[in-house]
Amino acid sequence: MMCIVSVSFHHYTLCMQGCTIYKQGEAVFVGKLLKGCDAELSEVLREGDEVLEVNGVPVMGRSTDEIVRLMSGEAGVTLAFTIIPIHDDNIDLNFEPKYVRAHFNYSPKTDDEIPCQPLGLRFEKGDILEISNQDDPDWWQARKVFDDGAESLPGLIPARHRQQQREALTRSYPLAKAMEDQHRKKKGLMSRLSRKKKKTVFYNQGSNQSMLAVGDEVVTYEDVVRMESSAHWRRPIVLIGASGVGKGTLIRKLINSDHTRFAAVVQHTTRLVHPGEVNGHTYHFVTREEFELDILQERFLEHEEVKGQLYGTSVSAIKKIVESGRVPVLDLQPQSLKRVRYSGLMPYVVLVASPRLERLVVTRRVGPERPTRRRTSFQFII
Ligand SMILES: Nc1ncnc2c1ncn2[C@@H]1O[C@H](COP(=O)(O)OP(=O)(O)OP(=O)(O)O)[C@@H](O)[C@H]1O
Repeated sequence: MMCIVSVSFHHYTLCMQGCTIYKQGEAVFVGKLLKGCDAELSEVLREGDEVLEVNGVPVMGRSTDEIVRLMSGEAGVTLAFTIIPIHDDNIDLNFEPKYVRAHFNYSPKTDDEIPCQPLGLRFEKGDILEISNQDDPDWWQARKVFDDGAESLPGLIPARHRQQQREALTRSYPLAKAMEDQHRKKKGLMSRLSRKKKKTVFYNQGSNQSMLAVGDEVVTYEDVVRMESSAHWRRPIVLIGASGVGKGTLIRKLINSDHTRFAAVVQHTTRLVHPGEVNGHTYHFVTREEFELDILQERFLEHEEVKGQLYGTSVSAIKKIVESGRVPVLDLQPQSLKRVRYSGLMPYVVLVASPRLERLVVTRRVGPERPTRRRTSFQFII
């Protein structure tokens, strides 16, 4: 089916009003459409549509430059495209944008590999990017979003795996160069020993492995969640620090200072209820099956088994306190910080550092419950 569509263009900062074209032989097709640009907002052009005419002028057989000129004009101009729409039943209309924090600086101007430089999005380390399209394995579409709700025009950025490969290559360059130098030296020696050289193809597994290892560790984009700002949201306070440094003591003091403002997080456990204990107050008492199901569904920030019974701190228990308008205060193991970072809870994390050994010995030694502590037993806290 052939059809004529009209598109009004307003922005002229991106090449071809936010879309690229590509040619297959003589035929011309719509390439990338950047989310939010006029070409995309018009909802009449789609990636892969074949373009036959622009404003009645046939484009088949014309050079890309000529077609770009045909598609340029003054702001507010309406262009008529004659197209053969692409058949694509797999378009995901429910695509939810994803958010990442960039861990590197990127400038399309210095990137020779980007398919269309003016369409590139410049960003800096720390910027938050909203990813609107990941169909292309090498180039994502994204826009910068700012704290005040403002956003940049969309553009192309290197996909995660592509950037990881680049950085892995850069980082392992000294290693790769050393190996190449070694190889050259060997080759020189061989050529001196024998004039009849054999052509050799090198598959250097060692350097490949090292590059992959580096690539796996390279953080390029960190997934982040968008939090709707709310005056009622209470950010939890998470204390971390060595065992015995005083986290529990600080938490108790803080909560006792104002029960209407701070609250302890009630843990889940599989142990039996002791006399006088109230479910949901001392602990959330659950069966082992329920606890294990919660582990599988990743509902715990952390959990452990003590004397055959399970204990865990759940995200829902923390959210319950937040919803009551109070600030949850809890301590976590350092290895749980990654999980809490991606939980959407946005906690303040406080490291409780140990005082000097002399001070620990004096302050922690006396008291009825610890009369015999040795100096060496404090060493591990520091
Ligand atoms: N500032 C302090 N001065 C003197 N004693 C303290 C101080 N802070 C904590 N303590 C004592 O040190 C001991 C350990 O404190 P606490 O249980 O709060 O540590 P913790 O970091 O929560 O340990 P864990 O992670 O093992 O539960 C307790 O006996 C507590 O009374």
